[in-house]
Amino acid sequence: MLIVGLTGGIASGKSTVSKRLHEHHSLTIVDADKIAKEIVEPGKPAYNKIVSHFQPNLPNLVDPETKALNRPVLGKYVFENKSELQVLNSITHPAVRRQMIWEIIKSWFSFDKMVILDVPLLFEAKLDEFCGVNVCVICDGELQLERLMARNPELSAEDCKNRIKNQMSNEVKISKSDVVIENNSTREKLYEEVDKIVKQLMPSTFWSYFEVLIPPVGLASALIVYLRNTLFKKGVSSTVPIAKLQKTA
Ligand SMILES: CC(C)(COP(=O)(O)OP(=O)(O)OC[C@H]1O[C@@H](n2cnc3c(N)ncnc32)[C@H](O)[C@@H]1O)[C@@H](O)C(=O)NCCC(=O)NCCS
Ligand SMILES: Nc1ncnc2c1ncn2[C@@H]1O[C@H](COP(=O)(O)OP(=O)(O)OP(=O)(O)O)[C@@H](O)[C@H]1O
Repeated sequence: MLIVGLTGGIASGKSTVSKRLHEHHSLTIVDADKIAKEIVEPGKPAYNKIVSHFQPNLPNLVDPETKALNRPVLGKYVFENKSELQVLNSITHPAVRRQMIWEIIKSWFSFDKMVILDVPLLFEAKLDEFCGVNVCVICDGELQLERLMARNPELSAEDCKNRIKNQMSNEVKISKSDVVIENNSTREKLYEEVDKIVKQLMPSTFWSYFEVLIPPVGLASALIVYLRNTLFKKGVSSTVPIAKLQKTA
């Protein structure tokens, strides 16, 4: 099974790509934003830690009736305070990572040929280490801000800029990615690019069954990917964006 890490800055188009991959190519999507919401539901360990750390500074952090976190309040606060964002990450990321690994295992036993990890913080949370291929969606800064403001009208322009500012730059993401998708044009153009990439990356059905039915083969192939990523790829700009791959092919 090929594990594909899908990342990109806020509002770059990851969910739009994921939707295409799920609806048109029937691929399983493991959505980190969705998991990150589930692990902070009232009563969960991460919820309790967040409330005890942040409530002293944010009296309206919790909805008095539902007890759910007030996400806009927490979001505004952490994206204005880098150290507090790091605290939130240190509480949420281990739980997100555990749940994602569990979802990958489930997908493996379902004989999936390819699974997509849709993770905004793929490199920061070190989830790229499990991925055979890392794909980054990028778009120009102005377009990113425009799309973010249109999608989240509840956020001010300053809030949007704070969110973008607190993320890894496109340059670094590109340097760590195997494939780069530029999303500066229409959705149709984006879908064309996505379809092309799926065609290039899709492993054979035979190989996927082989890996599950002969577990040592599957484990060896997962280990090779992990070792390659941790020993040889970390922080090194040695990967080739797909645009370059296509030119040299
Ligand atoms: C800060 C929170 C409360 C804001 O919630 P909100 O509902 O407004 O946003 P949502 O969760 O839908 O995220 C929207 C986008 O914000 C960006 N974002 C979210 N968390 C982070 C973060 N820790 N660092 C940088 N960008 C982030 C991503 O691009 C994400 O797609 C929430 O994002 C959160 O709990 N973040 C910490 C967990 C996390 O890192 N999630 C990302 C997946 S690993
Ligand atoms: N090519 C495109 N043309 C026009 N609008 C687009 C295009 N791609 C994405 N959008 C729109 O831009 C917004 C952001 O896209 P999307 O939600 O896919 O980004 P994202 O990377 O998943 O964001 P987040 O990190 O917040 O989850 C959405 O409203 C989406 O419909």
